[in-house]
Amino acid sequence: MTGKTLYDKIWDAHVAHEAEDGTCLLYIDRHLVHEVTSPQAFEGLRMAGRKVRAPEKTIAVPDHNVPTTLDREEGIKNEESRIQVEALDTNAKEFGINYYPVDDIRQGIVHIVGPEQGWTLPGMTVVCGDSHTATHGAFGALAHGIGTSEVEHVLATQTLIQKKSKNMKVEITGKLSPGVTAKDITLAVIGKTGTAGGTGYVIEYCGEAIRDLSMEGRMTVCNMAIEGGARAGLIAPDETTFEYVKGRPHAPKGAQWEAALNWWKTLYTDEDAVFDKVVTLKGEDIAPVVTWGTSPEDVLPITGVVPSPEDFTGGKVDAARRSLEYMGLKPGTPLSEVAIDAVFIGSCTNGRIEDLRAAAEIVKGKKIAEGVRGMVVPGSGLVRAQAEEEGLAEIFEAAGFEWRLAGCSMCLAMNPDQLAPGERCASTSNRNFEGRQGFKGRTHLMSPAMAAAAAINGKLTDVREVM
Ligand SMILES: CC(C)[C@H](C(=O)O)[C@@H](O)C(=O)O
Ligand code: SF4
Repeated sequence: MTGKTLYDKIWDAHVAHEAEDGTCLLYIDRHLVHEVTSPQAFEGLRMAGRKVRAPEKTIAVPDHNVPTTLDREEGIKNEESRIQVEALDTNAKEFGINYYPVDDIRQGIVHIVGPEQGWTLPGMTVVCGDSHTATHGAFGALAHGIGTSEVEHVLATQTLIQKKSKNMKVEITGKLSPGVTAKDITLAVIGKTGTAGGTGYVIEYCGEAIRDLSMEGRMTVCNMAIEGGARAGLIAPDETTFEYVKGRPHAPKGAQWEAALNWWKTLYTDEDAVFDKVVTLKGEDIAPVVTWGTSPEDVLPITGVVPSPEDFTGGKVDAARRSLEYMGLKPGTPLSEVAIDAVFIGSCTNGRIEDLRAAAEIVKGKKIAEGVRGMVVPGSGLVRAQAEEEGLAEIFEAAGFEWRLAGCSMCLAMNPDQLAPGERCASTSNRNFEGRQGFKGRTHLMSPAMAAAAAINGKLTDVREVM
C-alpha cells in the first residue's frame, strides 16, 4: 500500500459515510459565516423549524459590506448591503452562534478572524460560504468555500456532501531573494499553472521556501489556491504553526493541547505517497511580480514589459487583447512606467500584521506621490490595534495614507471603498477582474511591499529599488 498525502489523511479522518459512487458525507469542524452568503441559509433553517446543529463550531462576522470609515452604520453602501449586515446580526443572536459584531475589536475579515481567534486548527475541516476559505489551509486544515445551499446544509447537520479531489503538489525549492514575498510565490505559481491549473485538485504547498514562511505568509499563499482553480490549498503543520496557534482564545489548552499536538504531528504527506500532479518552482527564480491584465494568471516580473496579444496562443490571444484594452495598457511599455491613481493595502490575502509591517518598512519617512490616493485597511480590529501599538499607523498617516477600520474594503466593490471609473490601483488583494474594485476600475495585484513602493513613486515600482 502506498502512503497517504496530508489531504488523504485529513479526508479519511472526516468521512462519516461513503456512498457507492464515492460521494462522501464529511464531518465539518468549523463553519465560518459572513453576511453575504448566509441570509438565505438561515432563512431556510427558520422556515423548516431547524436549529444550528453545532452553534459552538459556527462563527459569524460581518466583513464585505461594512464601511471602513467611522460611520460604520450610516455609511453602508446600499439597502441590500444593510439588509445583509442586519440579517447576520439577527441570525447570529437568534441561532446562538459565535459572533463578532461590527463594534467588537475582534471583528474583521472572516479569514483573518478565524485563525486569529484560534478557531482554525491543524487537521480540521473548515468551510465558509466564501471562496477564499482556502486561506485556512495554511494550518494544515482542509478548508474551502461552499455555496449558500451548502451553508444551510452545514448549519443544519454539521456535515457536507463532497467528492474527493485529486492530489497536487506545488513545491517551491530553495530560498527567496530579497524583496520577494509569499504574495510573489502565489502569483508566480498561478502565472505558471494558469487559473485552471488546479481544477479538480487540492494543492499541497511544500519545499524549503514554503517552510521558511511565517503563518501570515503561508495564509497568503493558500488564500490564492482558489485563483489557481484548486479546491483548496494546504501546508503541513510544523513548529511555526504550533507556535502561532498556542495560547489563542479557542485553541486547546493543557492536556487537550498535548493530545492535539500529538495528532497534529502526524499530519504530513508520507514519503511514498503519490501525487496526481506536481509543479515545481525554484525560490531563486521568483521575482517581485505584478499582474498586467484582468485575470490573476496575467503575472509578470516587475522588470518586464506589457505583453502583446501576439505573445499568446489560442483563446488567450483575444483574452489578452481585451484585458489590455480594459486596462488601458500599450504593449511594450515597461511595467515600471505604468502610473497609478490609488493604492490599496489590505484584504484576506494581505491584511495581516506582517503585511502592514512590510508596507510600513518601505513607506517610513516618505510621502505618497502627489495625486495618488492610498488606503491601509487592517484585516481585523486586533491587527489594527497591534499596528497602532507598533507605530505603523503613524507611519502610514504621516505618509498620507488613510488608516481605516477592518473589513474587505476595496478588495471588492460591495462597500463604499471603490475606484472611480478608469482609476488604476496597486492592490494587495487577490482578484483583478473587470470592475472588481469599482466600475471600470483597473487593478494590478502585488505584494504589500510592492504596493507601498508604488504609492511612493506614483507608478508600478520594483520594490528592490526603494529597499
Ligand atoms: C462575496 C463572496 C461570496 C466572495 C467569494 O466567495 O469569494 C468574495 O469574498 C470575493 O472575494 O469575491
Ligand atoms: S477580503 Fe476580498 S477576497 Fe477576502 S473575503 Fe473579503 S472580498 Fe473576498
